[in-house]
Parts: sequence; structure tokens; C-alpha cells
Amino acid sequence: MTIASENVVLNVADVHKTFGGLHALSDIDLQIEEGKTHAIIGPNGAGKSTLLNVVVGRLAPTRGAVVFDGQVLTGKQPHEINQIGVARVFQTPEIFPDLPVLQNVMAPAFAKRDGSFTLNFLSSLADEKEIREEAEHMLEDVGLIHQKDMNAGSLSRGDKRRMELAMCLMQHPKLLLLDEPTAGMSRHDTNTTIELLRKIKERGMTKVIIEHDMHVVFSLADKISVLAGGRIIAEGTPDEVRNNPKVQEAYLGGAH
Ligand SMILES: Nc1ncnc2c1ncn2[C@@H]1O[C@H](COP(=O)(O)OP(=O)(O)OP(=O)(O)O)[C@@H](O)[C@H]1O
Repeated sequence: MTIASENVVLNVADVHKTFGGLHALSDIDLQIEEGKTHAIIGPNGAGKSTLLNVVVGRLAPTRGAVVFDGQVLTGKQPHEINQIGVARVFQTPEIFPDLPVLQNVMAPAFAKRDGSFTLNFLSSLADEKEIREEAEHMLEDVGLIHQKDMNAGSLSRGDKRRMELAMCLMQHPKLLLLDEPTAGMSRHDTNTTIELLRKIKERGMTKVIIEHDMHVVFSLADKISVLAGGRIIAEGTPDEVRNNPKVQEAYLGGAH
């Protein structure tokens, strides 16, 4: 296992994941530093989503361990990992489509407070002025305050993703994992999201971002790890990665 330095908040140590005979992840060692934005890139099928799923407890690694903030995550359930301070924005937003946007954004705060994610919170909505005000503040931050009374299901795809980001921020995570946060967005919405993610960085939140859009990656990342064939083939600053021949080869051989 790699020895973590003091400012490493997430340590992925010697992680392997096989599906039958397929080695989806091999020898993954990854250290994410506190307050940084760390991008994980790689061609289709490289293992990026599998790696995020291992971190959030949706998949058990075949070997290796994940340590976050001094606690071993491996073996914990996704909701336990979430309670420890790891939140994930999914490729496909997980929302309550028939509830207004504002209530969707309030829901995670109730779940965190009450320890479960039920719809009973509706009964106490009137009393929850503080949570409502915070949710409205988040909606202002993500540019959705004017849509707060719309049903979430009728938002555009890009707006749903921004709403889900607001839902994650309501949990005040120490680590935010973003799985293709700008997928399906127009260039304008993508740039608004980049600005928003920069704002979050100023608040000191650590982020891991999986993204195919290199404009987003190079706009946000402090450090990039490149996955190909389930292995990390390169790691470094955006400039180091951009000029790495192994990376260029992996992308030319891949779908992107
Ligand atoms: N549940 C599963 N069962 C079997 N094989 C899987 C499973 N999940 C992923 N794989 C395989 O593991 C490999 C890595 O997949 P993964 O989805 O992690 O790649 P990715 O880098 O996220 O790809 P993309 O950019 O296309 O989303 C692929 O070969 C994929 O087919």
C-alpha cells in the first residue's frame, strides 16, 4: 500500500477489479490531494466508471483498498460512504421528477439530518425554513432559482444536472465525485458549469471529475490521471499529460 502524505484525502491503494475474466481495473494506485480538482480521463471502456463505483461502494474491489480521510471505505455500504462525506454526481441524474426543483434540492439535507432518504420529509416542509433558505441559495449558485417551483422532471437535461449538483452540495461533502458533469450540455451551459465548479473549488472542496470534454478537463484540473485498459498509464499536470506520447497513443487507438 502506498504511504499517504499528509494532504492526501483519498487514497486508492493497489485496487483490482475483475468481471469474470475481464480485468476492468489493475494495479490502481491513486492519491487525491485535499482541495484539488483531479480529473480521470481515458478512452471508452478504460475503467473510469468502475473506479468511481469502487470508491463510492457500489462495487467491491477484487483486491486493494480505498481510504478516505483516514477511514477505510472498502466494505462499507454506499450510504455509509456518503455519510462520511463522499458525494457523487451521476452521469444520469437521480432526482424526484414529480416534485418541484426546490424540494428536490432540500431532500438531501433532510436525508442527512434524519439518516434516511424517505419522502416523509414533506410533512415537515413548513418548519424547515433554514434548509429552504440554504436550498434557495444553492439554486441561485447553480443558476436555477427561477425554476424552483417547476417539477424537476420538466427541466432540460443540462438543468437537471445542475439541480443534481445543488443536491450534492446540500450534503456539504468533503469530496465531490463528478461523473461527466457536462454530458449533454450546450457549450454555454458547459461554461456556466465550469464557472460553478471553479467557485466550489474556491470553497476548498476536493473534486474528482471524470470527463470526456477536454475543454472542461483542461479548464478545471490541477492534476490528471489517464486510464487505459484498466491501468493508469500517465499522471501529472494538464501540460504534462497533454504532451505525453503514451496518452496521445491511447486516445488515437481509442474511440476519442
Ligand atoms: N458490471 C459489469 N459487468 C461486466 N463488465 C463490466 C461491468 N461494468 C463494466 N464492465 C466492463 O469493464 C470495462 C470498464 O468499463 P467502464 O464502464 O468502467 O469504462 P469507462 O472508462 O467508464 O467507459 P466510458 O467512458 O465508455 O463510460 C469495460 O470493458 C466494461 O465493458
